[in-house]
Parts: sequence; structure tokens; C-alpha cells
Amino acid sequence: MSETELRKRQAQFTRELHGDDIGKKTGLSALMSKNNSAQKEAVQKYLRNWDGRTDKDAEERRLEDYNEATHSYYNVVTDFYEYGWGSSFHFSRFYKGESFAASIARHEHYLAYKAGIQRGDLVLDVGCGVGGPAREIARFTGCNVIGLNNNDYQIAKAKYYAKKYNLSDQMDFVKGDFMKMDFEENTFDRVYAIEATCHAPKLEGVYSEIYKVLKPGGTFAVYEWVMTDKYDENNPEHRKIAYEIELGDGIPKMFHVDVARKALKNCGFEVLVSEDLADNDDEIPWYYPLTGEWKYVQNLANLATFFRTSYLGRQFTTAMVTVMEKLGLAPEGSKEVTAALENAAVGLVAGGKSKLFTPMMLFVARKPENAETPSQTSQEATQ
Ligand SMILES: CC(C)=CCC[C@@H](C)[C@H]1CC[C@H]2C3=C(CC[C@]12C)[C@@]1(C)CC[C@H](O)C[C@@H]1CC3
Ligand SMILES: C[S@@+](CC[C@H](N)C(=O)[O-])C[C@H]1O[C@@H](n2cnc3c(N)ncnc32)[C@H](O)[C@@H]1O
Repeated sequence: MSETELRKRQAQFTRELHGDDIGKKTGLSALMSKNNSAQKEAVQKYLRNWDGRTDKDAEERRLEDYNEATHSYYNVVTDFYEYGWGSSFHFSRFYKGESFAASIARHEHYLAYKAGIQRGDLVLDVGCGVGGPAREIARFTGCNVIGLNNNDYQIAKAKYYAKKYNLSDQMDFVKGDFMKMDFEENTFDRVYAIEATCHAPKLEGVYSEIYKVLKPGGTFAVYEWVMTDKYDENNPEHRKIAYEIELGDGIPKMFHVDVARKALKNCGFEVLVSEDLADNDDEIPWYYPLTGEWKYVQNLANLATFFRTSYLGRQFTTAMVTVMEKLGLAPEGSKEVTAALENAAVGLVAGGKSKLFTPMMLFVARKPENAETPSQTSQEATQ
């Protein structure tokens, strides 16, 4: 199927699944408005790739099907994410006494600061979700953001929120696959990506596209999901944790930190910062909301969020969704989605506690001032 046909089909499917009036409803009320058969199809499309097999063939299939698989994954999890987490789909570090929202925003500000984003810069947000980080970074720095995403439902939501919060002049959201970007070369002053490029089947693929669209001298800052130096792919317990993360988070393959660092260099980037922010012996770990350990709750205002993300709250949500599905209030397959998200939570906490995994490997990389653009290189090759 051609790229244009795929896009048309995905957009059409999004209308069938979520209807035309996207944005006003969020979380469980949005879930209840979904089309039953389209939801069933989306859940099947997502889960067909994660059938428990971890052999090379199964891995190859997941890597090949990355676009449809992540598109379907976010079609079915976005409402749950917004219900349980909010509109920024990423983790963050926590300081004592800090609220959940403040910690999420600080993590975004930090990336904007490390990327060197200035007022008036044109910035690309790769894999922008429903635009939570883009709205925060645009307000914080005064930059203009283009959010790139291959999920039509999230794009519609991001546009809706930008309008609602009077930010439409500072941002736009476009549909596209980050492995094949449509932007002109040397377009953006800065590029950032938050917990999104791990959905790529090959990191060189997405990093080289970022390199292409970044202006020479511009920086790219990313919070990457990677397996750490402690990870041993041949250790079945380690592989089980990685697989749980892949299954529950719609990731074709979790890569090792060295693969990511090398990929940046292979694409021509100078790597300026390479630091695992999870490796700071923080008193309150990044994965605390998923553990259900009350001792970590920092702020009474966070009780609702904490309950929904905790083990007990997740069991409650699963039970509620099961009943809703039986009564026909939630579309078929919703229960399976909560089960997959449970795998995510379990794998992420296990990966975090054992330090086999980090969701906040910070890389800041620069495209050299004198960089040759890919088209220059290919022109020279043909001369
Ligand atoms: C998938 C990637 C690359 C990043 C997303 C990171 C996090 C925002 C999500 C990872 C697992 C998610 C879960 C939930 C919210 C969003 C995550 C933390 C829930 C708490 C949402 C409410 C459900 O009932 C349980 C979910 C568990 C997993
Ligand atoms: C975990 S979410 C993070 C979203 C956002 N960065 C945030 O922090 O709120 C990952 C995002 O990457 C997007 N994504 C995954 N694969 C993609 C692809 N091939 N092209 C463009 N976007 C993609 C998803 O649709 C989703 O919006």
C-alpha cells in the first residue's frame, strides 16, 4: 500500500473509531463514545504483533509493522493515558514536596533548556502525543512548535487543546511518520523528542530524518527509552522485562543505550550530552506513581492521580471497564487494553527498580555548522 493510501485509510479509520467530534470528551467518557467494531479491530491490530513470541521472526514482524502497530496502540490507549496520567505522556523525576504536574512540567522545561530553545525559534516536536509538552514548552520559551505524529486521533486532540488554550498561533500539528519526514531540509532551529523515538524500528532511521530537517548548528534533545548497560539480552529474566515493556507500550524493540548513542553518531551528530537522568539515586524514583507505595505521595492534590496509577487503582479501573464492556457502555476489547497496560506498568517498575531500563536517557546532539545536507551528498555522488 502506498504512503498516501495508508494515510487516507488511517484517517478514515480514526473517524470510524472516534467520530468527528474529537476533543471535547476525554478519558473514560471518550472511551464510551467509541465505535464498537472499530475498537475491536484496533485492539486486534495492536495485539496481533505481541503474541508472547520473542523469537527473531516475531521481532522482524513487529519491526516491519511498526507504523500500523503504534497507530493502533495509540488509538486504543490514548483515552486511558489521559484518564490516568494527563496530557503529557512521559515520566519525570520527582523532588520532595513537588506535585505531579510540577514535576512533569519541570522535566519538559529542562529539555527545552538543554536544547537551547529561544523565543521565536521554529521547533519540531517528534512524536508529539496530544501536545502537552508542546504547549508547555511554547509557553515557557516563546518558541513556535510543529508537532509531528502518525496518530490522527492525537493530532485532532492536540489541535483542539491548542485552540482551547489560545495557543494556535504558536503551534501546529501535522500527520507524518518520523521515519519518512516530509519537511524541507534545514528547516528547524531545534528539535526535541520525548519518549517517542523508541517506537522506531531502527533508531538511525528516525535520527537521520531529524538530522536532515535540523538547520546546521541546531540541536536535537531527546529523552530516550533504552535498556541500560546492566541489560543482558541473553538473560531470560531481563528479556521478560524488556518484552513486557514492548508489549504494554507498543514498542517493536527496546534498544540498548549504546545502540542509541552510536546511531546518533552514525547520522553525523556531535553528541554533547549523554546522561541517564534516572541514575541519580533520587529519593523518590521516577516510577513511583506505578508502584502504589503511599509513602511517596508528595501532595494531597495528587491523590486522585496516584490512586488511578497505583496497583489498586489499576485493578479498580480494570474491574470498572470489564463491567462497562459487559453492559455495552465501553467498546469491546477495552478490557484487553487494560490488561496490556498492566503489563506495561509491571515491566516498567521492574525495569526501573533493577535499573535495567530508563525512560529518561538524555541525549543532546548538534548538527555541525558545516554539515553537508543529505541531498548535497547524493548530488556529489552522482557527479
Ligand atoms: C509508551 C511510551 C513510550 C511512553 C508512555 C509513558 C507513560 C506516560 C505511560 C506508560 C505506561 C502507562 C500507564 C498508564 C498511564 C500512562 C503510562 C504511565 C495508566 C496508569 C493509565 C490508567 C490505566 O488504568 C493504567 C495505566 C498503566 C500504564
Ligand atoms: C509516549 S507518546 C509521547 C508523546 C509526547 N512526546 C508526550 O511526551 O506527551 C509517543 C508518541 O510518539 C508517536 N509516534 C510513535 N510512532 C511514530 C511514528 N512512526 N511517527 C510519528 N509519531 C510517532 C505516538 O503517536 C505518540 O504520540
